[in-house]
Amino acid sequence: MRIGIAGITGRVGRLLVEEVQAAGVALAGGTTRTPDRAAGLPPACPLFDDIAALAEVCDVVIDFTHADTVVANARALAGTKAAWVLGTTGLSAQQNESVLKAAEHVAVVHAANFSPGVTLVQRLARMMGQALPAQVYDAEIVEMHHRQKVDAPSGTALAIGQAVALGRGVDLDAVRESGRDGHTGPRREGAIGFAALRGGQIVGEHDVLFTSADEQITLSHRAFDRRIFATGAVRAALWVKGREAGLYSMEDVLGLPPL
Ligand SMILES: NC(=O)C1=CN([C@@H]2O[C@H](COP(=O)(O)OP(=O)(O)OC[C@H]3O[C@@H](n4cnc5c(N)ncnc54)[C@H](OP(=O)(O)O)[C@@H]3O)[C@@H](O)[C@H]2O)C=CC1
Ligand SMILES: O=C(O)C1=N[C@H](C(=O)O)C[C@H](O)C1
Repeated sequence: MRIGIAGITGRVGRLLVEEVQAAGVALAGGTTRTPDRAAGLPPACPLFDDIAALAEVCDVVIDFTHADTVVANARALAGTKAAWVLGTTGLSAQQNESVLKAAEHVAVVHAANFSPGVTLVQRLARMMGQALPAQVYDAEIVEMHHRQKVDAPSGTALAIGQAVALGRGVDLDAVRESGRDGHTGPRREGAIGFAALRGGQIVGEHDVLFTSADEQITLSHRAFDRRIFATGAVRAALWVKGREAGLYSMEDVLGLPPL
């Protein structure tokens, strides 16, 4: 088993190096556009500027980079035998489409959040979306992250929103309200609201609130250490090796029964 890391110099990339080694798996190398940022990586770790070249020497590529890489990475990996564990967030509709296309050719595990806890929160959010009528319970999602984060709302917040929308049987894009400001008018019935906060070194905080006139139910998740994403992604990589082409989720990796 050989794992490669796209974005190996990044915050998550560097933790992935440690977690791949801790799992006793061969680290095949990583991609970087800036090899001078490679200080601190294992001395023998091969570096590539091209994900296709990395994929040639891997069974699985774990990719935590930037949304701008996704279309090119999807095309490159579709032409190889390596599976793709994709954690990058902030994807446009077209970038998401390219992930689906790649999954016709290779196995892809795509998750906005590789922590087991968030995977369960998503499932609970879907169940609550189904059980709590939208006419009575207002759903709002609040997230907070470190000041370096470049996309908002977080991929996790959007995935939780998707789960609520799925539970309610609605299209998230049709009911989404993000970043309210100014004379917004009253809250639209059935809206799913998002608020994104940024500051300091917060690893990742997500709350989903269902509020009626009479009660409030809140699901909360706090990531205390970014390592939780790296251990989850390595777990996904070990799980996906040798699987047939298709799009898989962290629910599949954890073996949760279908809802
Ligand atoms: N799914 C999950 O569980 C999680 C997902 N994430 C997501 O993973 C991604 C990476 O997060 P994080 O490690 O914190 O980010 P960093 O910015 O620390 O790392 C990203 C790395 O990607 C590389 N890169 C390649 N192409 C680009 C580009 N076009 N623009 C910017 N960087 C590029 C950079 O390396 P170089 O300069 O060497 O090329 C950079 O070091 C984000 O989308 C984030 O939201 C984060 C945590 C958990
Ligand atoms: O950029 C981050 O840091 C994180 N990104 C992911 C997201 O957008 O949901 C996951 C996690 O919350 C950390």
